[in-house]
Amino acid sequence: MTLQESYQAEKDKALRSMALAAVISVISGLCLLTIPLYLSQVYSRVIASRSIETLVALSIIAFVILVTYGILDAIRGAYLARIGIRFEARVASLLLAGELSLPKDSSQASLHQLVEVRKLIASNVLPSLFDMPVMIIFAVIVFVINPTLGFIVLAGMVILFSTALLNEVLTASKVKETDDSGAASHKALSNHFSQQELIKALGLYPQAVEHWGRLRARHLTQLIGLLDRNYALASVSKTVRNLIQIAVIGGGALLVITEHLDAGVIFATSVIASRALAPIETLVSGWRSMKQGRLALTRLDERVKKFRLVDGATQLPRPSLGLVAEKVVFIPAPGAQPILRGITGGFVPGQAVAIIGPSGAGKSTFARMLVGYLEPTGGQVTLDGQNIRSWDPVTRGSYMGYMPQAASFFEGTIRENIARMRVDDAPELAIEAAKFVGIHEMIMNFPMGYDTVISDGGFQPSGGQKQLLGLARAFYGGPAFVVLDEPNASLDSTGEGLLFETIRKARSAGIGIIVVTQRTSLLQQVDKILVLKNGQAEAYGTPAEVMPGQIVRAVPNKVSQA
Ligand SMILES: Nc1ncnc2c1ncn2[C@@H]1O[C@H](COP(=O)(O)OP(=O)(O)OP(=O)(O)O)[C@@H](O)[C@H]1O
Repeated sequence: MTLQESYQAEKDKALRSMALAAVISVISGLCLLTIPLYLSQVYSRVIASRSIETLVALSIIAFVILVTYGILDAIRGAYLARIGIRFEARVASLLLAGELSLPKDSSQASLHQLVEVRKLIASNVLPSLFDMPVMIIFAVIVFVINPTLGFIVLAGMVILFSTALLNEVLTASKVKETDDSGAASHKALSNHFSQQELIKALGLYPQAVEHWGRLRARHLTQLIGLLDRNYALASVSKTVRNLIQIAVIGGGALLVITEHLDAGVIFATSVIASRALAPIETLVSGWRSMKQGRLALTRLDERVKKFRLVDGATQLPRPSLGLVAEKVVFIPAPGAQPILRGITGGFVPGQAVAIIGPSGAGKSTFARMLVGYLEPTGGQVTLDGQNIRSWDPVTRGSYMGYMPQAASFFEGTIRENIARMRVDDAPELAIEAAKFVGIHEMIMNFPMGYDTVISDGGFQPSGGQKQLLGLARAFYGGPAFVVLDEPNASLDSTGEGLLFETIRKARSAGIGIIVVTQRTSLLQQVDKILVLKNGQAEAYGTPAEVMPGQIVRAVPNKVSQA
């Protein structure tokens, strides 16, 4: 099942449940006819006949129906809240998985939008929408009682609907703008928190506050504009409803005088008219939240279309042929200069290839493309002949190892981190990976060994230790290919020795290694060298072919220019 199908299934389920809530709404709405009916009956029967028995009987019936209404209303509210919460709970994990499956531009925005959708489902706006059919029934009743009063109510409905439409016209673009500015301020805030080390060390509080404050102020200014309109229109609709009420009572009194209509019926009509108009009024005052919820749902739908994750995709066997880049081009944004300009290169199991070249040549970009983090703008990357985009990312990830330039860790134990957070895996696997890289002893010297928790403000491995732990994570589970981006940047000579030994063992274990490096020492450990310069492959071959007799002395950027 694709993620889109799972999302659609959850949406359908929520819609079906909401249909049931709408039915409850109609039934409970009809219960509200009790008050005007009671009023007219008391007025026309009880008072005229002075019958206490009739009054008691009518009161008991009214009591039972109104208690039923109260129960149904509570059930509807609780039910809608549950539909919203269940939708959020089920869709949130789909969204998080989907966002993380996207190359490059994953964002938390869709999770915020999901919250908006849930708020709409559980708000009082939907019930007022569900009350619309009852509203029409009430209006028809007024017409049947007296067409003149019916026309007054109809006129009121038209005016109130026009207010709702005016609200739509006045707020349509503003809601979107406000939503965008809110998302921008959220993004800035999470960026500041991720940069807190720098902010604290350099005392950049004023700059951080000012930057976020500017974005937040823009959002809040837009929000107040939106709220002003909404409140103004809500007041208009309230006033219109009150005036209609007066018109119905006044008109009714006139009819009693001129046409000798029953006064009880007239007062009952005024109550019915008021009930008939109430849902539109709630709708007008809740227009902004409804609009925001609808916009959030539209954005979620659009976002979900982009997700790639497939549940239960055919499990492809462990790759044994090769990882191949075919004329890959990467243009970071429309109109920007290409970072990669048509690179072709193949990597096979059991072979180590170094990628070298000057700073900014595109080495890391190429490495990110090989692991599927970046998507080529042109060309393709294939794993065993199949475009990596068509591989299920979870399966593909289990066959690949990757160590980015800055090794970072989840909040969790050393074992969990080495095990790629697959907490249910056998602990021996993490130990195996650590031993493969030669850092079992190092880990045993941590405060709690493999159970030492890495956390912000808690235990943090040193730069070199991070690279070695990242290396163990890259080799966890016996991957077919491992991509290492400058794995020795923070390593001392002992650490480098471990890295070289790991590469040697990996080659003999049939693992394909692709290693981006600036250090010539590593070039002695590889079978081939790919030299990148200005986004192009300048040379590709064995060390002897690419840089005959220079391996030990050569500096990568000089090599690539040679
Ligand atoms: N979004 C972007 N828009 C434009 N240029 C970008 C973008 N992201 C990265 N670049 C540029 O792409 C180029 C390649 O970056 P990359 O990190 O791949 O280089 P590198 O060869 O790994 O360099 P180093 O050895 O310094 O790590 C750099 O010049 C960088 O400034």
